[in-house]
Amino acid sequence: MANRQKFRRIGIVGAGSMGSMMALAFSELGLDVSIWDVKADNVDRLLDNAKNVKSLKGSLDGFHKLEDFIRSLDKSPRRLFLFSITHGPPADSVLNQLRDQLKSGDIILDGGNENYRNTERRQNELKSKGVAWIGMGVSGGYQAARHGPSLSPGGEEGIINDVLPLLQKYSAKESKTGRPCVAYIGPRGSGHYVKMVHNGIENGMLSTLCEAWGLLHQCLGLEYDEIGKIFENWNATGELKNTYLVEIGSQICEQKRGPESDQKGKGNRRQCHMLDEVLDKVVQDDDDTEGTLYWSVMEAAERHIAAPTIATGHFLRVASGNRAQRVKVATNLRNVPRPRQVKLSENDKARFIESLRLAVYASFLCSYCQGLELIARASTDEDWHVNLETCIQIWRAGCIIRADHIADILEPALTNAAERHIHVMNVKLIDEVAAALAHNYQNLKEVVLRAGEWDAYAPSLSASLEYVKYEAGTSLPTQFMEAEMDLFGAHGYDKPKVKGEDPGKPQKGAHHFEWKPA
Ligand SMILES: NC(=O)C1=CN([C@@H]2O[C@H](COP(=O)(O)OP(=O)(O)OC[C@H]3O[C@@H](n4cnc5c(N)ncnc54)[C@H](OP(=O)(O)O)[C@@H]3O)[C@@H](O)[C@H]2O)C=CC1
Ligand SMILES: O=C(CO)[C@H](O)[C@H](O)COP(=O)(O)O
Repeated sequence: MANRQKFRRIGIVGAGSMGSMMALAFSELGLDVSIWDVKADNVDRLLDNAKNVKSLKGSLDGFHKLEDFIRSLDKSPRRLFLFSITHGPPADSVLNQLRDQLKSGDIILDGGNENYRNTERRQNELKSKGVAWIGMGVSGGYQAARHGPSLSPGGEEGIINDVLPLLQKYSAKESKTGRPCVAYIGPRGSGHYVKMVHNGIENGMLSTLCEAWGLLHQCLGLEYDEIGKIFENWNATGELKNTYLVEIGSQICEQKRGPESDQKGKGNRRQCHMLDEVLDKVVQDDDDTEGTLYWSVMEAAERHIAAPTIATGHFLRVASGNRAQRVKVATNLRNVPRPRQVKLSENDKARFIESLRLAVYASFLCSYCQGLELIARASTDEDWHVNLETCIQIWRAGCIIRADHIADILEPALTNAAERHIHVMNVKLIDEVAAALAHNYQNLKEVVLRAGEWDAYAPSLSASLEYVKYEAGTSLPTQFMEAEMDLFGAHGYDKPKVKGEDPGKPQKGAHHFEWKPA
């Protein structure tokens, strides 16, 4: 792998959390690294921190001036940049500062969480200059950026193949096979699209797991350390084995406040859990620092993909973000019950916790189904030819949605379908997926019923239950909705058991009835 590597130096644009970690990682891999940021302090902080890192192999050169940064890359036969800037206008403004200094042959890997339409616009703008812009999803947060993330590069295939050996070295590796968690995803904005959907799936899972945590803590009254042990067990074996969010969930539950917790060395109340320091407020959607989840929900709506686990998770986050307003509303809604603690026998408790484990698994799988179906739809619409099995393969390690059991079901089934030239658009048509959802329906139902009874928060869990239920339905109550819409809007309807209408195409019905003459 190392022999095929063409690049000796990489130029990183942006020394934020991600850019800084990537700089250290690439230097550790033996590359010389140049790094520049609009804010000199960011570069200086990184160089300061780097003094304590003994494992660096390549040089790490920080620059305050853009021209010096660019010059440092001039000796490379082909200049390689890695962009790590906040998406949208900030990334455009930084690119505009660079633009005049770019030249034919330059390659820019955009490791930000960018909207795929912006990626495609930049690809088109830079093409006439001979500059290749690769929209590359980087997953796993700053932790993985340091030690090996999951990567989804999309753009010109030939260019991506040129950088692939380097990316393979950098990326996470699947633990059993050692396979790198990076592959060419497809043309144009497909790489950033896949990362966007990854974050959508991530949020369906995050929401599901925080709801499970709430049930265990607020309703069963379990201590954080006990929940930590439960998550540890869930992560050790079975349907949730080696699931990243469960794994870090266990660590979070058990983490005590340490001297470093207030970043001043004073927070030495060891008996106190870190989790008690964290408010219930997720603000990424409000302050627009990240757009991937919101775009996933928009894309699902626009491309007609039912994605309720992901969408309800998003709305929970939105409601959580504006805490100031929420606490006012909560005063007005004070008669609405809050989650209440219940007393269960040890047997009932153990039985419920086992149902919860399987309900969480089913809801994670729902999130995966919804995300993969969105990718399949977009790939067909945009003519990207994204392989779903490649997505599963690159999500095997290094990323936030890593979930061994789900990958073990999906990867062989998707590979098998691909070998038989079956284009999977609906993941629930895979027998193993359908069996897992059907098998765990009762667990989802029990958990959602209990959550209702105990007034616990369960938006994603209940959305997943409804999703499985209505996706399995052949007599939905939308029969009545269709009639109402025909009455008030002459929207038309199709008839049961009529050829060409039942099941027919998703298009306006062939009939209208004058229910009430206008
Ligand atoms: N954190 C994570 O878990 C992940 C983040 N990403 C993506 O990676 C990219 C970097 O994120 P991260 O490192 O976490 O964020 P940081 O906020 O730490 O870094 C953002 C970088 O963008 C620069 N920037 C922001 N606004 C402007 C602006 N208006 N003009 C010029 N520069 C600007 C920042 O400089 P300054 O300090 O001067 O504002 C900084 O260099 C983002 O696109 C993010 O979506 C991708 C995967 C995971
Ligand atoms: O990309 C990520 C992980 O994969 C980042 O953690 C990102 O900040 C997640 O943000 P959001 O949930 O708002 O999309």
